[in-house]
Amino acid sequence: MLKTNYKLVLASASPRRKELLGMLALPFEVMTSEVEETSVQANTMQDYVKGVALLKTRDVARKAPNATIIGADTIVVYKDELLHKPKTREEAISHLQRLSDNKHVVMTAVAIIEPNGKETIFVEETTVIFHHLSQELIEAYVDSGDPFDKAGGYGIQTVGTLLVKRIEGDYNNVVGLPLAALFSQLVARQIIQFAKE
Ligand SMILES: Cc1cn([C@H]2C[C@H](O)[C@@H](COP(=O)(O)OP(=O)(O)OP(=O)(O)O)O2)c(=O)[nH]c1=O
Repeated sequence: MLKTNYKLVLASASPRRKELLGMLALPFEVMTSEVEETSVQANTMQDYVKGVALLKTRDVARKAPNATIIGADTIVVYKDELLHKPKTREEAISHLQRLSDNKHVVMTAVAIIEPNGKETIFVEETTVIFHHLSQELIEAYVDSGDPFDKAGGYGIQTVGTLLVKRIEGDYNNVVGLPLAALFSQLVARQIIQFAKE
């Protein structure tokens, strides 16, 4: 249904992004970057997440010429605070206590670098509203181990879905890749085309 003229490379170690990009039914390779995400300085959350996505994607683009590279970064923003992937049990508990009975924003920046060096970058935002979470539920969820490799300390696609009352925006964006927005950018830039077969 879709075709591409250049090799596609996903610049991400995230199995969730791999699964989401796989839904386009196009062949692609996975290459990971080794950049230090904390080196990005920015005035807004949107610029920060764009900066990190670009850093990862440019790093892979240097190693993969003649390919179109897609990279992304996801952050969870509660009020003006960035809730990183929790490193400890205490940090995971504290993230979830903040998110309980409140709304927050999940931002994913996607960077596309074409073989001619042209860069496209955009940010998709989804608002997520959490149920009230009892301390008992928070601790049980944290002890399941689910929060630790995830921005904000939860996964909407796993048992963490029980924490979510509703969302406004693209679900896939929360999981780590706004597939519909990415698809329309790839079509607009003629990186992918519809094929008859
Ligand atoms: C909020 C939320 C985040 N996440 C994940 C998506 C991202 O993988 C992760 C945020 O970390 P990222 O740094 O964006 O991505 P990553 O380290 O997993 O992979 P890479 O840098 O190689 O691309 O949190 C979920 O899986 N579910 C959720 O509901």
